[in-house]
Amino acid sequence: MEEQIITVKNLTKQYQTEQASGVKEISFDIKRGNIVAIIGESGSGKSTLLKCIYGLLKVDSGEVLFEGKRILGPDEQLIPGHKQMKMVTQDFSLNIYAKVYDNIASMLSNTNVQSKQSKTMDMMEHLHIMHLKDKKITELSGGEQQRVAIAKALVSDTSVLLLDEPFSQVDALLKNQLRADIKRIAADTGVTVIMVSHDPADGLFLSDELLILKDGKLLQKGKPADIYHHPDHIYTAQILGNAVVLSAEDALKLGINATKDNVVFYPEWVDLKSSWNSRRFEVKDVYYKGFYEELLLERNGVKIRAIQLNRGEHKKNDHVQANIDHFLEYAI
Ligand SMILES: Nc1ncnc2c1ncn2[C@@H]1O[C@H](COP(=O)(O)OP(=O)(O)OP(=O)(O)O)[C@@H](O)[C@H]1O
Repeated sequence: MEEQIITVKNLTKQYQTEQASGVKEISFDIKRGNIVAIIGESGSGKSTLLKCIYGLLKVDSGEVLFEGKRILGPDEQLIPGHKQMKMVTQDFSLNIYAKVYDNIASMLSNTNVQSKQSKTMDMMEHLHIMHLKDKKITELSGGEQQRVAIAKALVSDTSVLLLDEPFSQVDALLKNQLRADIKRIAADTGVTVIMVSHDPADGLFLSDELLILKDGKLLQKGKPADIYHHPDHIYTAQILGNAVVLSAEDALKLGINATKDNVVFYPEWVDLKSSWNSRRFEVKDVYYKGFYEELLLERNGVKIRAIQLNRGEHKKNDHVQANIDHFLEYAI
């Protein structure tokens, strides 16, 4: 079987608005069985891209291929969308008056009742929702509804699962569980998952490949760890790791001799030591982050952030030595 399941070629979809919006000249491939996360801030074009992949939007130029065949737009077929793909949106699109079992089974034809029943039960087993079988959708929590929506999307031989902001409705604890579920389901079923999120943690945790979108353009695509450690753009470092960005002038005030316009580093790259020498920073503030603290440090009027794993080791108004031996440089 071909390795690439989806190919996006020079895709442009602009809306008729005063400001440029939508997506512009985007190209990439998606490998069969991969989990791909499209990350970007609000308005960066994530949903537009997902809808174009599914065939819900008429593209201006370029094309999207599914197994080498062009995906038809909404003007080219009676029911928009693609038979082998399913999209789970934030509202889940469930029949709220029907039972969980019936919601999922409704995706299968009645020609073979026994197969319909066993496929539905298998999928419920997979998603750990068997105990909810006879409950109505209105009786379920947001996270439970989400599982039912995913089961419904996957039950009918789906090759590609499209998820639009899949974790927006759930609390932090459930979010971790659902992320792990999606990873397990993808591994078990071999389904290709394309998800859109504004939370970079979703992509870093879940995906085989990460796509960073900004103002409708694809900035970078690659494995999460590669992108995190070698971001092509300052924006990528900022969105993925809340990176510190300094002008070369400010960097020099900290003793960093930069050859380009900007110096960028992640707070965890800053090495802290108790200080008595002249390269010392003052701790201006300490932010509690659970198992670690983030310190706001200042030296010669320049502020940076650093991670402190030993909580309480350096306190507000303390002086510390902060070594920034590893950093990235970018021209404007
Ligand atoms: N139907 C539409 N008509 C006009 N402009 C639109 C339409 N849909 C989206 N846009 C604009 O296109 C840009 C990209 O929107 P899109 O919904 O794809 O972004 P997004 O990254 O998914 O954002 P969010 O995270 O807020 O959902 C935005 O500026 C948005 O206002």
